[in-house]
Amino acid sequence: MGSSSSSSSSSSSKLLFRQLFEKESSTFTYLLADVSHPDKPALLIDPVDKTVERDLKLINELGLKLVYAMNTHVHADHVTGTGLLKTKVPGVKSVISKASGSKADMFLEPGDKVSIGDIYLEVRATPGHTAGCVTYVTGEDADQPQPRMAFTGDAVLIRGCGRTDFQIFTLPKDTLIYPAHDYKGYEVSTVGEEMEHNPRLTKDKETFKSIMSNLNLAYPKMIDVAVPANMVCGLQDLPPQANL
Ligand SMILES: N[C@@H](CCC(=O)N[C@@H](CSS)C(=O)NCC(=O)O)C(=O)O
Ligand SMILES: [Fe+2]
Repeated sequence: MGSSSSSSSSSSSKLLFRQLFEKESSTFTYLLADVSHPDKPALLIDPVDKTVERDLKLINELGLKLVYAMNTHVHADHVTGTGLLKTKVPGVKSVISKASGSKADMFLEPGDKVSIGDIYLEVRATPGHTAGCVTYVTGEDADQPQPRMAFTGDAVLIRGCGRTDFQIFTLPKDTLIYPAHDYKGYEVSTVGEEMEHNPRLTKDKETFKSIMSNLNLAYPKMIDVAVPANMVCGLQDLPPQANL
């Protein structure tokens, strides 16, 4: 890992995928692009304001065209990078669920699809951590990346969770789990692995409720800044700046 961030990557024939990390808030940002399309359209999931420059440098180096800056939910621990990205890359659209109540350019509802070239993400409602928390799942057509990938936000963390219901576990067991945070040194898991080994989500309802009521987590340091800023998708209304 680098001093403030790191990344890992993989690619299918058309999908370019990078998992990036912001250390201060332990947040994963995901970059997806269709590199078989002439424009190489790309999207970011859960960018962080502090690592926007890193993300844009990578996007420029790879010759991608950023189209969407998406959030899984209104984060409480950091300011989203979506607003800042809009000021730096003209035409980028901020995206979040309608149920989040947040401001953005595009509002998603369960079942909606977000496409970049021939790749798309399907929106699933996974409330619990926040009311508007959604999971973005890669499509199940033959020409989509396999196994499927689920970007779970804070609904399911690897061997943990934010505050969640269990809708994500209706996905096939080989679906890869890519959460918004990691506090334990993990990067990826599967639905099957978390069904078997997640120390919270393997418990009965009463035990789960008891675990979640006794987490005694510290009040997130950034919450008073992050939530109001993220309710307007970061710095949504700043005037556009010159591209990088
Ligand atoms: N210490 C951090 C905040 C940590 C925290 O509360 N994380 C949330 C996800 S970010 S809204 C969470 O649900 N964690 C679950 C867990 O098991 O840790 C800070 O001060 O920012
Ligand atoms: Fe969160």
